Amino acid sequence: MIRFEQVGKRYPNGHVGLHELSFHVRHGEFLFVTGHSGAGKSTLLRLLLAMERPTSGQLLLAGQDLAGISTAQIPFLRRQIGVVFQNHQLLFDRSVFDNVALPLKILGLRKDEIARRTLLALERVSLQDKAEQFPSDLSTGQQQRVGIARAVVHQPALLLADEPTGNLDPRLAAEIMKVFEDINRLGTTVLIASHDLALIARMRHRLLTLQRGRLIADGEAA
Ligand SMILES: Nc1ncnc2c1ncn2[C@@H]1O[C@H](COP(=O)(O)OP(=O)(O)OP(=O)(O)O)[C@@H](O)[C@H]1O
Repeated sequence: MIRFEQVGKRYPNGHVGLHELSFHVRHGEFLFVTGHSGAGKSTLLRLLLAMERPTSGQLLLAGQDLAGISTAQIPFLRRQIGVVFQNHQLLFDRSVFDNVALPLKILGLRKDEIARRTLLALERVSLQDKAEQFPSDLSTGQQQRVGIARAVVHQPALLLADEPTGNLDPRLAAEIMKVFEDINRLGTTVLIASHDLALIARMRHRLLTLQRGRLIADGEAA
């Protein structure tokens, strides 16, 4: 589903975000990307979201060449992707239901279809009974689960997460990772950028390690 072939990213100011990065990800995989600050994790995620273009090499996502993608094609690409951020970026003046339903409203789905899919996404993160509450009524871990429900409500093939447990204590972080594993079991490919090596090691999934923009290891976390 993802193919990086010698992908390089040089920013206009000359900084190099990624050097000739090559790796493949199959449909349905669960993998982590780690590395010190500045190693290139966010650059990798931004390339997959077509927020940045590679400056060399070839990057394919579900067969689509992201170096050559036009601005008009980007919304179609994004429909295949869900994104979870460290600070979930929920709207605090809207209910949990409305937060999760938002991507479907933007897609213009019918009201009954929006309700059906939104409740399904909330069920997947075990928050179906919180639909009418507001994010401020929820714990930090529950808020992050709302962010995950919103990221998967349009049933993307790929779920990207950037430090999704950065603010959470180890117990909550482990709980959130279980939610990602549940979503992965239903067929979604999951790619998580994280610094939390202790947590990654406990989960025994594939781990890509970046160092100054280069891939220095690719294998099961030890
Ligand atoms: N917009 C930009 N303009 C110029 N250089 C950039 C830009 N974004 C990132 N870089 C450079 O690219 C390299 C990789 O940065 P990136 O943000 O991808 O690292 P990271 O691994 O996500 O770090 P962190 O964990 O701190 O978020 C760094 O040297 C950084 O300075």
